[in-house]
Amino acid sequence: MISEKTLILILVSYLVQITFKAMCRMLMSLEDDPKLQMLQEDITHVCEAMLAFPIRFPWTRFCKGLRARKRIMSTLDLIMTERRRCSQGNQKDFMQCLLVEDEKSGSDEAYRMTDTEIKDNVLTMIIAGQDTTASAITWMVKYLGENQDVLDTLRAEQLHLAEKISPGPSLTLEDLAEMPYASKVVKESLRMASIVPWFPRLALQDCEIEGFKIKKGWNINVDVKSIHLDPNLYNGPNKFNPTRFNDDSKPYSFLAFGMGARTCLGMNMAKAMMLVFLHRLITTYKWKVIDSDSSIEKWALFSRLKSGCPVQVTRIDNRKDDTSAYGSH
Ligand code: HEM
Repeated sequence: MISEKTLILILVSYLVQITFKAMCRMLMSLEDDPKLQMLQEDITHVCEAMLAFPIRFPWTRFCKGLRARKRIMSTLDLIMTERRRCSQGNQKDFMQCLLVEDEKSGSDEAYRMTDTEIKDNVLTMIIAGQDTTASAITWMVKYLGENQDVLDTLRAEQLHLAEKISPGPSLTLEDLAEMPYASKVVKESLRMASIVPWFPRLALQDCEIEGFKIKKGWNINVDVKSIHLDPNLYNGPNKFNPTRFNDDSKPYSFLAFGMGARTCLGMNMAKAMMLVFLHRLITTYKWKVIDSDSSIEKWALFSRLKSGCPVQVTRIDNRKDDTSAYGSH
């Protein structure tokens, strides 16, 4: 029987909302704002348009995406105008940093970002960060549900930490640094899931890599998924084993956030979101993954579970008195 404290939810949909809120807060200090709901709906349209054929009839996904993008840009315009009008310099967020940098660069046009560039950057961040992080957390919860031994070790670490840290709504960066095992769980989940399974590149000049001759102008895909599951790089690559990261990884063997000049800009934020989520989930809820299907959605930008990962979640009232209740089952 399901008690009134128990919820069944499609984890990925719920997580997209959480990550979207976190991103808007970090980027623009937008919280409890009526603009948020419309913004999220429009961003979904933009993401859908990115996968659509570019056919410009008003009813196509592509055109809906273009219209949604215009509305998003108007909303961002409004926010920026409001900030400039009230000279709201007190926010310490991403948008404010871009606006301040822009003013600092003074009249030197070469260093100034146009308003369009600032808005593009904010939108890029949301699109790049929201679905990727939501998918990564979903996979992590699924792997934990399938690996009770890992979950037990993780739970012990997180309960120990919960007793040490001061009670309150927020975890500090110092708290996150006290999660060595959880950090490996995060890393192992990212390795197994390969959220961005390949990166497209264009060869700018003739070159040779490990004996393979590559011509200028060729399109090359870096096959991240195969690298992450290569038995020469990872022992028993299909086993979810966070302790494999006790040792340093071989160079270029962990590419969850890319590598080199185009390394993910939101890497630290993504890791922080994953750790905070883990801590809250483990110390406040018990849960069970209802559908163990591992099929991947074909029509998606990132590696995402087709089922969305339905879970049954029950809130635990008193974490100190009821440690037996924790866990995924
Ligand atoms: C678990 C979550 C995430 C994963 C797995 C991920 C993965 C990646 C990967 C693999 C790349 C490089 C793609 C390439 O080389 O072609 C990338 C780039 C990027 N990511 Fe992330 N990302 C995540 C979260 C985020 C977040 C939260 C943000 C924003 C706050 C973000 C912003 C970006 C941006 C702006 C780029 C482009 C960097 C550039 O081209 O210079 N990502 N991400």
